[in-house]
Amino acid sequence: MQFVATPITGAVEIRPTPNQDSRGFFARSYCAREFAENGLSLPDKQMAISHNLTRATLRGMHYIPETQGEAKLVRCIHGHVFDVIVDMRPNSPSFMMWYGIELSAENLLSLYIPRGVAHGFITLSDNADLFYQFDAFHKPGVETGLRWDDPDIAICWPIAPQTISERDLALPFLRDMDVK
Ligand SMILES: Cc1cn([C@H]2C[C@H](O)[C@@H](COP(=O)(O)OP(=O)(O)O[C@H]3O[C@H](C)C(=O)[C@H](O)[C@H]3O)O2)c(=O)[nH]c1=O
Repeated sequence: MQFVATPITGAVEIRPTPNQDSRGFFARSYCAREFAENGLSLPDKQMAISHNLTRATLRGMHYIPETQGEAKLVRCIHGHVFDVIVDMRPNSPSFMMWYGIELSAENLLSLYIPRGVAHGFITLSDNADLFYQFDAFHKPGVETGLRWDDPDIAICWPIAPQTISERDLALPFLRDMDVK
């Protein structure tokens, strides 16, 4: 696996090395030892699947404040998504910066998202599934978020969303938040 830094401090793109043969390929997708060697918190407490029925479904932007947060490793295991992170850590050099990456079952890429960084995605195919690994147990009611279309972040989404939850539509704009 290759660990490639992103513009968001501590967020890392992981590129597996497929072992190809006439049957297809075998690729290691996670290794606690290699993650520890690269200074990443081990996302081994909980795992989850996000199944999204239609193209242009947007989830996010969600995060937990860094002091109570969770680091996560996300990958697309079916279909194709545009995955986005936003640094919500006031003391981070990349505070308020966003970064987007295409994740797909084909490109095998995963994105390590450190604590205090917001996450969201828009699906680029029907039946797009994301697989999550978390370094902390889910704590109901702790998670917050910001609007996907926050003008102060100005995420360049590749397509317009068609499906967004009421909860996500009700998320605040950064200017109305007390980020500390
Ligand atoms: C996140 C989470 C949720 N749940 C339960 C809580 C709800 O009853 C149900 C759906 O949760 P929610 O509507 O928050 O799911 P998403 O809108 O996909 O939220 C996720 O999508 C964004 C993009 C993320 O990166 C986060 O992991 C997470 O916020 O699953 C759990 O049981 N465990 C969990 O870890």
